[in-house]
Amino acid sequence: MEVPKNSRNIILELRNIEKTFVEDSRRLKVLDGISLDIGEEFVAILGPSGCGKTTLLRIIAGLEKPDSGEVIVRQENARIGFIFQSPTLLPWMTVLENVALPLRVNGLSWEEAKDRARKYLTLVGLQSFEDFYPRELSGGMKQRVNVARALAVEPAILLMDEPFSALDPLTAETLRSEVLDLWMWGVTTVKTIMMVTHSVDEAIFMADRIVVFTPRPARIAGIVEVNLPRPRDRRSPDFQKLEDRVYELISA
Ligand SMILES: Nc1ncnc2c1ncn2[C@@H]1O[C@H](COP(=O)(O)OP(=O)(O)OP(=O)(O)O)[C@@H](O)[C@H]1O
Repeated sequence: MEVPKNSRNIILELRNIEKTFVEDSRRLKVLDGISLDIGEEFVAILGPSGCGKTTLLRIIAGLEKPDSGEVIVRQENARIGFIFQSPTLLPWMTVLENVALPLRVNGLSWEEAKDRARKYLTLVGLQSFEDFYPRELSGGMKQRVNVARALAVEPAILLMDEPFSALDPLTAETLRSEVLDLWMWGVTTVKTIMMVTHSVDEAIFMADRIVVFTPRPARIAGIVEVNLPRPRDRRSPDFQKLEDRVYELISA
């Protein structure tokens, strides 16, 4: 099954984003003119450690300001969801309350927020864990709660910052497929996913396009289209050819 990908229906535009951090009079240029049009698609951002990938996601989410350039969300009232690398759940709240809290902050009543939270906990298979506390959950389950919490905001754009890298390999692989399935089945509001990753394999397994960044300050070294049907077979010659292309870009 393939998602009806529409990369021409632009949802998000990045226009010449620049960012320099200044600390103790030292200047660290991190993003050096990032421009990209993003449609209804899954985009992976791949680049060396410390090049500025997280900073770009934070700028898109409005958590950080660029020095110059613009983030333009082309769809009216489009919300943005964010999944961080490690689960950031509040330990004194139950699973249900953790997912409901951002909805409450967005103006829903507790009852409405909890109903919505239940819906998304069911989508990630955690319907029977709503009264559990984070400490009672495995790492994979906590990250599922994080996924539910981001989806429950009903975003059009989902940003994910190395969402699987803190998980054991089997759990990570299961969650990768689950997130892809939820997106492809169209059971969520998400149209566009942007994921930061260190993993060439993960990028090719999941994304429609892979944007490779240079070492800091990040510029776009190249963009690789992944036109392989899903679920993708890592052992196929086409998968391996793409791996070679991406590695060439990384080491260019
Ligand atoms: N608020 C900040 N103040 C000062 N320096 C910062 C700040 N945030 C990030 N940096 C620095 O900017 C650089 C880029 O950081 P960023 O987290 O965006 O990189 P990254 O590509 O996501 O790295 P990694 O792959 O290791 O997670 C790093 O050297 C980091 O230390």
